[in-house]
Amino acid sequence: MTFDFLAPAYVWIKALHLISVIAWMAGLFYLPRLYIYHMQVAPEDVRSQTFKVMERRLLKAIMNPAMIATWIFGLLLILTPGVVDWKAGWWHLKFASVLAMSWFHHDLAQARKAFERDERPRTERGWRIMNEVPTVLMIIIVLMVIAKPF
Ligand code: HEM
Repeated sequence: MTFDFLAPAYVWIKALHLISVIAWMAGLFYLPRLYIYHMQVAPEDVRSQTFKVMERRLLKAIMNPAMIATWIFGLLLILTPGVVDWKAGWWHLKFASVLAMSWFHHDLAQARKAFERDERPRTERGWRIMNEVPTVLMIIIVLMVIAKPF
């Protein structure tokens, strides 16, 4: 099956890919930060309810649709003839980092359900460490797709 029809749309698909990436990353940076603040209030505190609403809306209204859109436009780019050189090492490291980013999203979604049940998944220090994960992955991904060092 040929996907030649995607070639004229390449720049538009790439633009939509990056718009979705930005929205997804905004949530991936902010949700662990909300969890750090949420850890600092007791379950019976009224502020805990406010955090639950903020976390649910951020995940469901922004992060889930943005992740799905990033994947759809990213996969369309893969299918566009001549875009991905499968022999290049950078592509494999980008793809591994994207899988890790998706795992991180899944982990945050599981934690949101736990916070909703008034549980406290991880320690505050654990969330501070987790908070750095998307930054490191984002730096790796951008260096790979832009500099293509190997
Ligand atoms: C979710 C799965 C993803 C897939 C399948 C995917 C796939 C792709 C593909 C095939 C390209 C075109 C590469 C080229 O034109 O040389 C691309 C471009 C790009 N991707 Fe992704 N990507 C994904 C997620 C991400 C994420 C999470 C980020 C950033 C954190 C990202 C950042 C970029 C950037 C900056 C470009 C533009 C590179 C250029 O200017 O050529 N992508 N992506």
